[in-house]
Amino acid sequence: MENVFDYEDIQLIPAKCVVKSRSECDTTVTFGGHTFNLPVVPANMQTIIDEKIARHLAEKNYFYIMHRFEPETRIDFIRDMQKDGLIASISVGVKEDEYSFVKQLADKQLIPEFITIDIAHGHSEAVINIIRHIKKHLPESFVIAGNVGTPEAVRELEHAGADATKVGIGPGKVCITKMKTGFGTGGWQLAALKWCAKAASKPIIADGGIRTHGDIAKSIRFGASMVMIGSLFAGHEESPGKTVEEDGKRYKEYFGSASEFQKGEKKNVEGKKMYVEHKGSLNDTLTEMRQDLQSAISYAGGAELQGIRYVDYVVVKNSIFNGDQAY
Ligand SMILES: NC(=O)C1=CN([C@@H]2O[C@H](COP(=O)(O)OP(=O)(O)OC[C@H]3O[C@@H](n4cnc5c(N)ncnc54)[C@H](OP(=O)(O)O)[C@@H]3O)[C@@H](O)[C@H]2O)C=CC1
Ligand SMILES: Nc1nc2c(ncn2[C@@H]2O[C@H](COP(=O)(O)O)[C@@H](O)[C@H]2O)c(=O)[nH]1
Repeated sequence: MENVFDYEDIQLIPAKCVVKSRSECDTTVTFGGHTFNLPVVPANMQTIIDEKIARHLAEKNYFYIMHRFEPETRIDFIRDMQKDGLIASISVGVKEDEYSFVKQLADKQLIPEFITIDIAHGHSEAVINIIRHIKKHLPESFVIAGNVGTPEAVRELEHAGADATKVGIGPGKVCITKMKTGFGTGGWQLAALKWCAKAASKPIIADGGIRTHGDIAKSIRFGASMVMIGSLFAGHEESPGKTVEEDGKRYKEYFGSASEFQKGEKKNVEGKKMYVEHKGSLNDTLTEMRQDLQSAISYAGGAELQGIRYVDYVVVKNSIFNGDQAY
């Protein structure tokens, strides 16, 4: 594959502004038949989202995906959200229990608007089988499948029935897959996104490696419909991770879904724990993200998100580890 690059290697090239004010620029996106305020979704990880945040996001018209690490709460969660007229967006794995869970939802006629299959290595028969199972029993749910890093995988999962695919193997801030296995899109996530988007006939979610708000615009430029973000959402007052204080400064805990802290054992560990600086409220970050994206749209010479898709870009440098360290 030629032209390998990552977020920090790319600069988008400005085009003539067509708006009088950035506030005219529309950051909304339609995804899975619903229109959301931003093309951004907090990662479905236990230190990023909980039921309270999910409800808050849904009420404010942001997309969310609840994590799958408290499986016994999912039925009540779907019921409660839908009772209040909010979308239900949950995650599942691929193990045997999930087959009966999906069947149970169908029997109860509880149909989540979105179901995300949340697996490290999404290009697998296990994911293809569960996509088919969900589509058979809950055909109205919008199925997001992942994670993958190649065009072949995107095509296969789409062919199996996925309504969207999630791209990113190992670019995450608390990810150590690249160090532990030698595999992944870490260091070239943006190029992998471009490569996958070319093959996709359905929406793509870019997942992992977003370090600045400008990276959201870059993801849109290279084919993402939605951008999943962990670390930038880990440090809020509302974030579920523990708050710790050191030398008078506050930090929030952020750990990987494949870390020892999540798994409760040291088996196939591909994630680590870190502490991120406490940074105030979630609403402030969402507002800043919207303003920065509005500004990006204006630099793109557009008034809508799609304007970013067509801008020129330059590759300014190349770096492998995106500033991350294993421990
Ligand atoms: N986006 C990313 O880069 C990554 C994300 N993660 C996150 O970590 C969490 C745990 O993921 P995961 O371990 O897949 O979930 P699960 O523990 O639910 O395992 C998935 C299933 O796939 C099997 N499997 C076979 N090969 C692999 C492989 N290379 N990696 C993982 N499973 C494999 C596992 O069997 P067995 O356990 O016996 O091998 C298991 O049956 C998820 O939330 C995922 O998003 C983890 C790593 C990378
Ligand atoms: N390799 C691993 N990847 C993980 C793990 N837990 C989550 N993730 C992925 O990271 C992104 C978030 O990335 P960020 O750069 O925005 O912080 C998340 O959505 C998952 O795809 C893990 O333990 N190992």
